[in-house]
Amino acid sequence: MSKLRVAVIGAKGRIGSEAVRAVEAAEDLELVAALGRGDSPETLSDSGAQVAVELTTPDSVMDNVAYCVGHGVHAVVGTTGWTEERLARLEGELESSPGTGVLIAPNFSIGAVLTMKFAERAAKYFESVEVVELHHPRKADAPSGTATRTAQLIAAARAAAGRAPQPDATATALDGARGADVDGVPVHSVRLRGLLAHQEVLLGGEGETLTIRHDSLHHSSFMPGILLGVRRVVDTPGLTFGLEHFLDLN
Ligand SMILES: NC(=O)C1=CN([C@@H]2O[C@H](COP(=O)(O)OP(=O)(O)OC[C@H]3O[C@@H](n4cnc5c(N)ncnc54)[C@H](OP(=O)(O)O)[C@@H]3O)[C@@H](O)[C@H]2O)C=CC1
Ligand SMILES: O=C(O)C1=N[C@H](C(=O)O)C[C@H](O)C1
Repeated sequence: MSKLRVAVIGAKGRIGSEAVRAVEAAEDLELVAALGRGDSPETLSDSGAQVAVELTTPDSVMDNVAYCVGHGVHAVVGTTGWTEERLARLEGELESSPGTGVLIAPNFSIGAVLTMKFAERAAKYFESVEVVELHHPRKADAPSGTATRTAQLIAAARAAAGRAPQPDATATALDGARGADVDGVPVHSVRLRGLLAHQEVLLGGEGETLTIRHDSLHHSSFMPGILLGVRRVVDTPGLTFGLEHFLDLN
C-alpha cells in the first residue's frame, strides 16, 4: 500500500520538530516537506503532500490553512488562536473545496481531551468552577487554547443545565486577579520555567471539591493524536473541531 504523503508546517518549532520525527518514524506515512518561516507555500503543493500538519503561530495559521484548503491539501492543525470569526472564515473557504478535511485540535494528547470531556460532564453538578492552565514561559498566547476550549465546554454545559452564574463576592480586585473571563468561567494562566503543559479544573459544591488535573510532561504526548488526525482527516471532509471526534469516547 502506498504511504500517505505528509508535510509539516512549523517544522523547526518545539512541537513541529517532534511531529517531523513522529511522521518519519511512522511506517504508513512519508514526510515530503518540512516548512519553516520564510519557506514559500509552493513548497507544500510542489511536494505532493496529501496532508499538512500545521504547528506555527496564531499569526500564521490562517494563511497556511487557507493555502492548504485552496490546494486540496487536508490539514491537521494544532496551532492556537481560533476565534468564532476565524472558524467562520475557514468554513467559507472549505465550501469552495468540499472534498478537503481540516481537523483543528486544541490539544492532541489523550489525557487533555479526556480532561475536557470529564470537566464538561461534571460541570452541571457543581456551583463553582475555575480553570488553571500552567505552561512553559516561552508560550506566546494566554489563556491556552485548551483552557479556552475547556471553559467554553463547561459554560455550555452549565447553561444547558440552567445553572445560575457562579457565586463570587469579590468587590475590589487588582487587574487580572480573578483571571480571564471565558464565557463566565475564570481561567488563570501560569507561566513557569520547568513546566510544559498542564491544566487543572477546580469544581466546588457544598462541602466538597473535585479537581481534574492533566500533565503533558513531554511533547511526545501529542504525537499519537497528531498521527491519528493525519490518518483520519483524509476521509473526513469539512471542519472537525476537537480530536474527540476521532476517538471512541462514548
Ligand atoms: N494542539 C496541541 O496539542 C498543541 C498545540 N500547540 C500549539 O502549537 C503552536 C506552536 O507551538 P510551539 O511549537 O511551542 O511554538 P514554536 O514557537 O516553538 O514553533 C512555531 C514554529 O512555527 C514557525 N513559523 C511561524 N510562522 C510560520 C509560517 N508562516 N510558516 C512556517 N513556519 C512558521 C516558527 O518560526 P520562527 O521561530 O522563525 O518564528 C517556529 O519555528 C502554538 O500555537 C501552540 O499553542 C503546541 C503544543 C501542542
Ligand atoms: O503552547 C503549548 O505548549 C501548548 N499549546 C496548546 C494550547 O494552547 O492549549 C496545547 C498544549 O497546552 C501545549
